[in-house]
Amino acid sequence: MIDKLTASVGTALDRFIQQKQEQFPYATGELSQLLRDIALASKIINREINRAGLAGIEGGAGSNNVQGEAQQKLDMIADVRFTRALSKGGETCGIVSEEMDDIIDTGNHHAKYIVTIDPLDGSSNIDVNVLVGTIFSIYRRRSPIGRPPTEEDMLQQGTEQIAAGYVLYGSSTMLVYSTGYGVNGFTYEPSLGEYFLSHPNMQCKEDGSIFSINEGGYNTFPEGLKEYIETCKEREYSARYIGSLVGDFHRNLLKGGIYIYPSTSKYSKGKLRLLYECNALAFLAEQSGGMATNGYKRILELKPTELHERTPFYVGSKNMVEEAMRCLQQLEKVEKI
Ligand SMILES: O=P(O)(O)OC[C@H]1O[C@](O)(COP(=O)(O)O)[C@@H](O)[C@@H]1O
Ligand SMILES: [Mg+2]
Ligand SMILES: [Mg+2]
Repeated sequence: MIDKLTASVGTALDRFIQQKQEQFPYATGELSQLLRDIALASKIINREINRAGLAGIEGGAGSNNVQGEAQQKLDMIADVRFTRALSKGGETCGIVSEEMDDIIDTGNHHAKYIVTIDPLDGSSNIDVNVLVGTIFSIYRRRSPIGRPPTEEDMLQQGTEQIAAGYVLYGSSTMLVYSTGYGVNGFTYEPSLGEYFLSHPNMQCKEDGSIFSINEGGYNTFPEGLKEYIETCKEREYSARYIGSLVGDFHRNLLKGGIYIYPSTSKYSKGKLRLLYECNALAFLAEQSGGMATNGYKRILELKPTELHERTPFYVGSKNMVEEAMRCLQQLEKVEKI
C-alpha cells in the first residue's frame, strides 16, 4: 500500500502530506492544501477546547440547529473556525456543516472540492471534560467550475469520497485520515504545534469483544438487535460507550469492536447523520479492513437525498458487524413468516 512505503513514525504531518503528493506526479497540491487547512483549524479548536472552562465558552449557545438539537457555544465556535479556514484556504467551494441549515458557499467558485463536516462531535460531553471530535469528508465537486456549489455536489454517495478523517480531542489530540490508501493517525505535539505520525497503516481487527451502544433505548430496538446484544452479554464482551461517536469509533478501531446506533422510537432512522458522521467513518472503517452498514446495506452505497439525513449505523470489526446484521435480518424474516 502506498502509505506504507514511505511512512515512518515521527514524520510530521506536513512532510507526510508532501510525500504522498509526490507519489502522484499529476497531483496539483490542492487536496494537500485542503488537508493542511483542516489540520490548522483543528489546532485552533484544540486550544479553545483546552481552555473552555476558563474562557467561559462551556455550555449552551441558546440556539438549536436544523435538527432541533441544542447548540453548544463550542459547536458554534468550531463551525466558524472550520468554515473560515476552508474559505480562506481557497480549495473548498462549498461546505455542509451540522450547524448550518443550508449549503455554505465559500465564494471560491473555482475550487474543486467540497467538504461535509461535523465541526464538534459529542458536544454534550464538553461540559464534563470528556473527549470530543471533528469529523470530515472531502469530495470532488460535480457542478461546473466557476459556479456556486449545488445540492448535486453535496448529495454524493460515500463511495465518491476522496478523503475523510476525524480529529479526536482527548487525553492527547489526534488526526486520523485516509485518502483511499489506508488509514494513518497523527498525534498533536502542542509545544511544537505540529502533528506527527504515531499510528501508521491502522488496521481494524476482524473480530473484537467490545460493543458500544446506548442501551437506554433497548426496549424499542429491533428484535434482532436485542438478540445480538444478548449474545454479546452471554459472551461477556465489554460494554463501552462514551457518547462521542469519534471516541467510540477510535477505541474500536484500535482494539476491535462494534459501534451501533440503531433505529429507536425516538430516532426512527437512527440519530447519526449520513453526510458528515457516518460516511467519513465508514470510509475509514473500510480502509482499515472493517465494515460499516445501516444493518442491511453498505453505508458508502446509500444515495443521500437530504443534507442532514440520518441513518442507523453499524460499524467496526467485520465479523461483528456481519453477525449483528445476520441477527437483525434473520429475526425480521421469522417475524414476516
Ligand atoms: O446520547 P446518545 O443518544 O447516545 O447519542 C450519542 C451520539 O450523538 C452524538 O453526540 C451526535 O453528535 P453531535 O454532538 O455532533 O450532535 C454522537 O457523537 C454520539 O455517538
Ligand atoms: Mg456528531
Ligand atoms: Mg456536532
